[in-house]
Formats: sequence, structure tokens, C-alpha cells
Amino acid sequence: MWLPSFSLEDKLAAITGATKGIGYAIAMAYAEAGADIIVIARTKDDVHQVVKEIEQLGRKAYPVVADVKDYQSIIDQIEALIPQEKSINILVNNAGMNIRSTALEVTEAEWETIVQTNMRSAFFLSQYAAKAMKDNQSGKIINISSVAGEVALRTGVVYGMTKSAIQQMTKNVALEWGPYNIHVNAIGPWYFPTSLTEELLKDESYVNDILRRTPMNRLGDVKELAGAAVFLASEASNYITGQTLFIDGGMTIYGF
Ligand SMILES: NC(=O)C1=CN([C@@H]2O[C@H](COP(=O)(O)OP(=O)(O)OC[C@H]3O[C@@H](n4cnc5c(N)ncnc54)[C@H](O)[C@@H]3O)[C@@H](O)[C@H]2O)C=CC1
Ligand SMILES: C[C@H](O)[C@@H]1OC(=O)[C@H](O)[C@@H]1O
Repeated sequence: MWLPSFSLEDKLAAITGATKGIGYAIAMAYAEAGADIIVIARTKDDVHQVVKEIEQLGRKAYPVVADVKDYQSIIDQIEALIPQEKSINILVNNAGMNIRSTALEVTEAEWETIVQTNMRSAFFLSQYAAKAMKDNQSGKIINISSVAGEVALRTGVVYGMTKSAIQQMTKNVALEWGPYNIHVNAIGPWYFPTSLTEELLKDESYVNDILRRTPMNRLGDVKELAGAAVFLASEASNYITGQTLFIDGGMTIYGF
């Protein structure tokens, strides 16, 4: 057999921000690939709606209603919810947000919100998941970064800093946890229509600016990102760790 397995059968995946946009696409693709899902987001009704959709696929789903800034609440809910004999096999640190202030305008409050949401939560949830993965000598962590972690965007210095940090964290913990067979990778999207980008993408001239920087001359579709997320969660990526895979229509290689 040469074709590796892309199946997530019998795996338990925890996904932050799993009720909308990229996180929702990943959650549904993982369920279709056979995984049970811990659905983590802030809005109770949204979380329970996604739980229902996953159960309709024949998978188990566990609702965790929390703000990732309060990552301890997430850990406590997971500990209370999942059966003793189960533990997280896959963690997707997806939840993220941006406040698009210029560097001269950024406030400390904005800094704290962006840093705690995008960076601190990802590290401490990774640390929590990795402890069980180390015992199992197996695990997959996928961090959702952004092209903003690789190149300068006009959409906020603090956001870009957190995404660069996510890419560096991916490398560092991949180095430390490689001996435990824990694979840690990141995905760096360019623009995908979601609620995070909805307002921006209503501006035709802004979209034209995006397309001028995009060799494929179009925005992404979250379904095109879900496939890479399944690959990085499956056995098919078992010798890949510490990498950031840019899913960007070619944007990060566009020189001139
Ligand atoms: N949509 C895009 O064009 C791009 C998105 N990204 C990244 O992809 C990830 C997902 O973004 P989208 O799906 O576009 O956003 P979205 O806003 O459509 O969905 C984000 C999800 O995360 C949840 N979330 C946000 N802050 C949270 C918090 N503090 N606690 C718990 N849940 C929280 C939201 O409720 C939602 O379910 C983010 O990390 C973002 O930085 C990166 C590059 C481009
Ligand atoms: C590509 C960026 O990550 C994108 O830019 C924004 O303004 C949004 O915050 C998205 O994350």
C-alpha cells in the first residue's frame, strides 16, 4: 500500500472557534473524516448547533462554551466532559481576532485582547493537550496563523506579531515534542470570506488590492483549507513537523 491514510477514525479533535468560518469548516471535515469533535466557541447556541450537525454525521461531539482568553475554563470543561479513557489526539488552535488599528493608535487594551486571544490561548491549550499526547506517544497540533505572520500587512501590527509568534511557537514545541511523536504544524491563510473579513471584503477596491497581490487572482474558499487541515491531522503527514503551510493563492511568493 502506497496511499497513506487520511482517515481520522476514532480520533478526538478539539477545535477552538469551531462554530464559524475556518474553524467550522475544519470541524465538519474532521467529522466527515471520522473524528469525534470537542466544539469550542463563545456562543452557546452556535456551539450546540454545530454539536448537532456533527452528531448527524454519526460522530460524537462535546460542547465547550468559553472564551479562549479563559483557557482554564476550556480545560476544566474538557476534563469534566470527555470519558476517562479518552484524551485529545488532535488540537486545532483556530480562534483568533483582529483589531485593525495603526501602530500609532494601538491601545494597551487592544494589545491584551489580541495577544490573549491569538497567542496565549494557543500556547496553554497546546501545553494542556501535549501532556496527554506525550503519555500516548502520539498527537497532532495544528495552529492557524496567517500570511500576516510572514509578511507585513496593513491590517494591524499586533495581529501580525501574534501570528509570527504562532509560527515560532509551532517550531519550538515541534522541536521539544518531536521525541514524543507529537507533530505540530501551522496553516497560514490569505483572505477567505468569513465573519472576520466580511466587512473588509465588501469594499471592492480593497478586494481588488487583494487580487493584485494574489497570483491565483481570487479569494480562498474555506473548503480548500479544510483539506490541508485533514492532511496535517492524519497519518499522511507523519514526517512533517514545525512547518507553516501557506494557503494563500500564491500571495506570499508574489515578488513583482
Ligand atoms: N478569514 C481569513 O481571511 C483569515 C483568517 N485567519 C485566521 O483564521 C482563524 C479563524 O478565522 P475566521 O474563521 O476567519 O474567523 P471567524 O471570526 O469567522 O471565526 C472565528 C471563530 O473563532 C471564535 N472566536 C473568536 N474569538 C474567540 C475567543 N476569544 N474565544 C473563543 N472563540 C473565539 C468565533 O466565535 C468564531 O467561531 C483566526 O485565527 C484568523 O486569524 C488568518 C488569515 C486569514
Ligand atoms: C490575512 C489576514 O489574516 C486577514 O487580514 C485581516 O484584516 C483579517 O484580520 C484577516 O485575518
